Amino acid sequence: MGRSIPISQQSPTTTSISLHKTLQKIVFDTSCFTFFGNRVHQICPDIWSHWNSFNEAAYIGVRSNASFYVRPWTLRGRRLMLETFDTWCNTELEPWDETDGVWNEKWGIKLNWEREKMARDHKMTLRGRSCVQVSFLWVIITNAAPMLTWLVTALLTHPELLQKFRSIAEHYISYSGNGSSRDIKFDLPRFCVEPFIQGVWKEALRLGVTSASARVVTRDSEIEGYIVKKGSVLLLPTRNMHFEERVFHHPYEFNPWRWVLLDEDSSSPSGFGQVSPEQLKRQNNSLRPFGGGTGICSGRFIAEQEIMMTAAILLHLFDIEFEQGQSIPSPNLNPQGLAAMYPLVDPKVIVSGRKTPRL
Ligand code: HEM
Repeated sequence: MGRSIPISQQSPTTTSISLHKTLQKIVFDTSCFTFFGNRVHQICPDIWSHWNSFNEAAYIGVRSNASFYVRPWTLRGRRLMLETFDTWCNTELEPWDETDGVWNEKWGIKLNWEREKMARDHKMTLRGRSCVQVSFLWVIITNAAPMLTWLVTALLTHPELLQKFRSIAEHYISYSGNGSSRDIKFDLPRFCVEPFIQGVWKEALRLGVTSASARVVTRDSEIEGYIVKKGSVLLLPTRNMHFEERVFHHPYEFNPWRWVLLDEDSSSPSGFGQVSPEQLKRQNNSLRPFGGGTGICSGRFIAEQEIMMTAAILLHLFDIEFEQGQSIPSPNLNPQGLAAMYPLVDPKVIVSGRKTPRL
């Protein structure tokens, strides 16, 4: 995350793109590089299209494999994706060079090298190991990408919040080099802890997550007057909690200020959305986008870093506008989503290089 990102000179051209599909691809490519190093794209430059055709069928085929067989191109996508990871796994696993820190080009993050080592020590098959690695990638893309789409959409539809978001981001962005070798650097940890930015993140999660964590009851119990039998499955009503009017005033509004303590940010519009410590505590207790307990999402910090960095850099470098007549995503219950909401329709947006950033 402390690495610098090469940027090309801004082009004045304007491009029309599908918002969600494009953000999904950005998250996919950056995740591949961050978590698996350079090799995935070297082995298979077209990995995104294979993953994409697999992913689109995965929701239909979640209870059976039928959709992979009636749509041969998805079966092919799945096969090529798994073969890529077979090749990625099937390579010499030399000891981790400590001078590499937590990342190197061959394995990506050290966690993946450690997982590969453990799987080999436990005699897991090659295909078993590639499935483990792909599933890690899948869980990243499935939730982080739609959450990024939702967060960007929420900012694009609230110009005054977008302006504030951009002005905070600019404080943490710097440039080095010049000409074609210019790099952009971003102090992500300090950006993320800004009270308003935390508000944007929590508000996007509150409105955009539709998951319901499932738990099996291990003994007969009584919960708030209800008898629950051993073996029953309980679902955490995340969405109901996130839209509970007694906790969140005007729950359908995207209002990052509701997460900012009264005197924490003097630049918030007066009387709008600032909270007392008691109210903040109630809200935090009712925010469960990542589940809870021992099964809580282990990727929640990665998700935050990846989403906030991508949103901040993109919105810093580009102006994005919805094309006329496009249906703008709003909190919905698209059954395709697993935890983070997918837009029901992927809107077209017009993207152009921003003139204002210090380039
Ligand atoms: C905004 C994005 C994300 C959301 C909303 C999300 C949400 C969730 C939820 C609701 C669960 C179930 C928790 C429970 O049952 O209590 C979960 C589990 C999990 N998530 Fe995420 N997730 C996100 C991103 C990620 C990322 C980026 C990764 C990996 C890098 C990840 C890895 C996992 C794993 C491994 C589990 C299973 C944890 C376990 O059972 O021990 N998630 N996630």
